Amino acid sequence: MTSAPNVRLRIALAQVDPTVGDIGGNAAIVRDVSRRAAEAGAHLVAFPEMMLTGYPVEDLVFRSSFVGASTTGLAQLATDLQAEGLGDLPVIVGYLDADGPTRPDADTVPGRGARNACAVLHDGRVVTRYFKHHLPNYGVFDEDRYFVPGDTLRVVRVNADGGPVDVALTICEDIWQAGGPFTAAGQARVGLVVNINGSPYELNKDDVRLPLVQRRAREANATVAYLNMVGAQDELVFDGDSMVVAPDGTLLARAPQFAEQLVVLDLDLPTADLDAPHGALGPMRIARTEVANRPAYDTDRRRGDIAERVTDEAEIWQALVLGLCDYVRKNGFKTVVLGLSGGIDSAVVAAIAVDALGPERVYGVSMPSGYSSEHSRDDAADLAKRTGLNYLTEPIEPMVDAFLANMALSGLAVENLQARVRGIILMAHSNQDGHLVLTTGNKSELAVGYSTLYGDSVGGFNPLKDVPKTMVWQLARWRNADAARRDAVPPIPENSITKPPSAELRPGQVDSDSLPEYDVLDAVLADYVDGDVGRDGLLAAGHDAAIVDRVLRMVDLAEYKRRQSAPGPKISIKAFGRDRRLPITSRFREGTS
Ligand SMILES: Nc1ncnc2c1ncn2[C@@H]1O[C@H](COP(=O)(O)OP(=O)(O)OC[C@H]2O[C@@H]([n+]3cccc(C(=O)O)c3)[C@H](O)[C@@H]2O)[C@@H](O)[C@H]1O
Ligand SMILES: Nc1ncnc2c1ncn2[C@@H]1O[C@H](COP(=O)(O)OP(=O)(O)OP(=O)(O)O)[C@@H](O)[C@H]1O
Ligand SMILES: NC(=O)CC[C@H](N)C(=O)O
Repeated sequence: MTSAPNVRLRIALAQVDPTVGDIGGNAAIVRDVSRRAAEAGAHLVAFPEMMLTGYPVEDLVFRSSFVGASTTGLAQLATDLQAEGLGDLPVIVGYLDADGPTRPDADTVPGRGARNACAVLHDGRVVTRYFKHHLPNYGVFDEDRYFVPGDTLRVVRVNADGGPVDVALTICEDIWQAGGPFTAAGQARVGLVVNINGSPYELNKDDVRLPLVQRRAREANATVAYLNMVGAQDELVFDGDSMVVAPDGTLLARAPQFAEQLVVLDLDLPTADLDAPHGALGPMRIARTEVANRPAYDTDRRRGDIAERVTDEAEIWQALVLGLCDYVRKNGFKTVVLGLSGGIDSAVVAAIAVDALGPERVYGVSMPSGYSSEHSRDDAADLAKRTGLNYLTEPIEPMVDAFLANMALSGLAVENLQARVRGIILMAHSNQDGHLVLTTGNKSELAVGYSTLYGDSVGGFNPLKDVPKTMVWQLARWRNADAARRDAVPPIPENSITKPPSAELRPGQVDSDSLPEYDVLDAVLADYVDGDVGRDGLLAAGHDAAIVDRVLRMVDLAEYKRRQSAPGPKISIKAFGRDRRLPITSRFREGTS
């Protein structure tokens, strides 16, 4: 049993945005935010999973040069913190470590290899290292490919106001599974478990996190400080949502999603039990370290802020904005360019880009053909006016005609030629002026292959890649209503929201010529793609058999297009890409075997 609370610990949780591979820049963030934590009187500051290297680092783990840069960077960080007068503040920081060969083809040593690690830096040195115990190996995670699990819980005895308190270290997936580190933390009778995360966003994951942290707090009979990174890395968006939960499940503080924040909170914790066990016990060995640290503080910070939850649309919008913003920034682009058709997809991508970068950094190109309706040109121009983005017009007819004068093309080849000429124009602007080309295809189109390869699918990043078409409309309506609430100009022309979707590649073409209505299509896709439900299950769920057969065939045959597609932010439980890995060459057809 834990004793009565009689120690007060001021904890600082740094919800920050590291960049993969930027060890110097990430260390600078740690130094800067540690200073702020020290100035706020913290006894302890924590940084996210793999803070020093960024997360996930993928196959960089296999390079000893990269592992060396991480471990050297960690030692340097400890020295620098000390030199900057911050040596007495214990700093918990995630990094990449190795105690054996990291390449799978090297002579492996059982139980040794690369480690997803966290260290406590104090007095200019690394005082203890914890190796993540539970390694996630599903969805977007491949940690069994890279890391060897740790088997020892590290407990740090920290001097707080009123006496010492025991703090256990854990990393991300450690909190998602019962048993292991949290059970060991309970047996070690710690007062606080710190859990540092690189937990990617998906819709409604925040609703799962709070009860999860509450369960583990009860399991460990300890306060739990859950810290997640914020920012984006390729397809992943980290939403923050850091929180502190008391042993009885009471939520003490919660940071907002999608924003950097330093959470500083006073915790009433039990004094360290000087007879608490160590050594081999329960699921993990328990090893203890002690640090003497900073003096007390004066103000009272026992009441933490609890950030309000937002609507699904607001949450997704922020994820897409952050996903694009960080991709652009971290890859060194200043500007983006996209084709504006007057349709809903390009309008929503443009509005996301303007929110992420500001209108002066967004270039929209109208590329009318002989089939482009007057309203699509007007709607594109209206969007440009509403958002203030840079607007260009490049009629494609002369270029298409030049092809047709030199090649005998007809039917689909001519339709796709128009989309490809547009792709060439966008890439030409990209090459000329250094813009990143944004692709506009939504998840429904990607699912069924409704796009032209090397045409409208051209581009380096696709904000809507994981957004079904029905959600694209919902987002447009939400974004306009949100603007209206703030007395701002709604960015998306009403006409782009209400008109029937059309590729305008031949006279009178509408998407419903080739596809089921989007609400019907999206319902099948949610079950087939996101849910991995087979044909029988889809029929049992009430989907129409003819539509199921048509959709499944389209989805299966479009794998080759998806494999060549640009990355885009994951917002669902299963995004195309590493979340859903299927063979291109496959003769398996649902319902025929
Ligand atoms: N397994 C495989 N592995 C590698 N490549 C494969 C392949 N199967 C076909 N291919 C290649 O792919 C080519 C066919 O793909 P592609 O050239 O793209 O052409 P395709 O998919 O046949 O046609 C494009 C479709 O997308 C529609 N579209 C286009 C543009 C915009 C929109 C919109 O509303 O957003 C819709 C358009 O109306 C049409 O229905 C074949 O010629 C073949 O070379
Ligand atoms: N006339 C055009 N001018 C500029 N870009 C275009 C034009 N037509 C198509 N595009 C580009 O190609 C993408 C695919 O557009 P298309 O109209 O074929 O279908 P869509 O999926 O309904 O997209 P949207 O809703 O943006 O129209 C557009 O989002 C846009 O980026
Ligand atoms: N980095 C991790 O261990 C993340 C895994 C965890 N299940 C999450 O998504 O939050």
